[in-house]
Amino acid sequence: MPNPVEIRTLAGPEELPEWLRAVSTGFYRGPTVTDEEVAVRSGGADPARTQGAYDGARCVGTFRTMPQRMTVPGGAELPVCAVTNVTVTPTHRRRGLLSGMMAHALRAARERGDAMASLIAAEYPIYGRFGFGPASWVTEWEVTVSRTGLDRRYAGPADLGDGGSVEIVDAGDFRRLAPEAHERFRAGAGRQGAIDRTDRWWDLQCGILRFAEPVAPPFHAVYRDADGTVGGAVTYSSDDVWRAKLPEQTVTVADLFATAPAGERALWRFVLSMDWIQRVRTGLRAPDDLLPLLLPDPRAARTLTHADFLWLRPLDVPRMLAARTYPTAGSLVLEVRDKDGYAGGRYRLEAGPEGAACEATHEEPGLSLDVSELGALYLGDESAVRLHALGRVTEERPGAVAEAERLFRTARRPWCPDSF
Ligand SMILES: CC(=O)SCCNC(=O)CCNC(=O)[C@H](O)C(C)(C)COP(=O)(O)OP(=O)(O)OC[C@H]1O[C@@H](n2cnc3c(N)ncnc32)[C@H](O)[C@@H]1OP(=O)(O)O
Repeated sequence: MPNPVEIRTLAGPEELPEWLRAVSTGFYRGPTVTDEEVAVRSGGADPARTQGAYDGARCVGTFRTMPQRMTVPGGAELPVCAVTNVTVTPTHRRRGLLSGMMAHALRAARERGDAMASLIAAEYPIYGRFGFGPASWVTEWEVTVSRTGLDRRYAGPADLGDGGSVEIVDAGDFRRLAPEAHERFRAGAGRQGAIDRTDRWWDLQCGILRFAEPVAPPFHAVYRDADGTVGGAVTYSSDDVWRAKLPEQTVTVADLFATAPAGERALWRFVLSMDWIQRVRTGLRAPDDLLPLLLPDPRAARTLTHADFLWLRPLDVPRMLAARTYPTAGSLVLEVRDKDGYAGGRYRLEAGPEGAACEATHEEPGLSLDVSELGALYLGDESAVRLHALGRVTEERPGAVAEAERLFRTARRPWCPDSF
């Protein structure tokens, strides 16, 4: 008979070293953590929102949440409970430890008033049972620069044609300039899925905080529009591969965002125009990123990865549905099933391009669906028609699926640029 395992919130920061050792074990990073790692990683964890599963004194399960602000279609933002550092030590798996920690976290999130919970799923089959649905997808491309058809005589940052410019800046200037541009980026109407970046996020990105010594620090550049306002930023690194005196370098983009398409085009153009660089890896982008079609030959961008990324778990349906905007006016009654009891019920949505209202109702539903399917539909990526074809939403009134399709889909696909 295995020992009983106790799931509890950490008493305080003094419990973080043992808890971080368990995270390291669960993620196969190593059986121990150094004092330096503990010092850096502890900074991200609020003990009051950190759970451990304890077999005696040994931590064998970990689960942490943090506050997150997420942009929804139309540009408003909602408070979200972001789930991270989920591990169960291999000796203690499939005994319900994740289920126990998830139940505590979702209850706390509902009580706090968070509209949804979010996570990046390590494996697809884990989180659907807890009411999460895949809400945004990502694509990573590798561009073979010589095949793009781009004019290699491009003269560099001053040659963008829109009065804008790209400037390579050091980490200190980037830390000062990029966060404010990112706040404007994520407040855009078509930025659904983008999340806020904390000071700690920027400190890690700029090497002010580090988990380990980098092989080579990354480069940072900003785009300035004709007025000099910073309207985008890129962080990238290069390897140093030569074969028989020929450069074979690959640039990897860690982050690239812009508040407007001109900046986005300029930053891609900059990254693709450097001497020596044979290939550019884009990092995980929205599947409808501008990049491939910026190239005279889009086939120069080969897809390396296409996968689900951000998963959402609705907790407060009226708040979620009223916060976003919709492409057209319309109304829909949804019957939402939630076996865990946080978000289930019947809701009437009055939707429109300028805003929406949503409240509980006793009217007959047009559509019934599981809470995880609502998570998948919410940011506009998933299709109600497709879910209906798969048998995952039920049309209770003729025409309701087509109405949901019209209302929920967005012109541009959602994108969460950050892993967490
Ligand atoms: C947001 C993030 O942090 S993502 C990172 C997730 N962590 C990892 O992938 C690290 C490696 N894996 C692990 O640490 C563990 O296996 C976990 C955390 C995924 C699962 O923890 P467990 O305590 O074993 O899960 P638990 O026992 O509560 O399982 C509940 C149900 O989910 C199922 N399940 C759990 N993990 C998986 C999986 N990886 N694939 C498929 N099903 C799974 C179980 O079979 C069980 O199903 P059942 O109720 O029908 O029997």
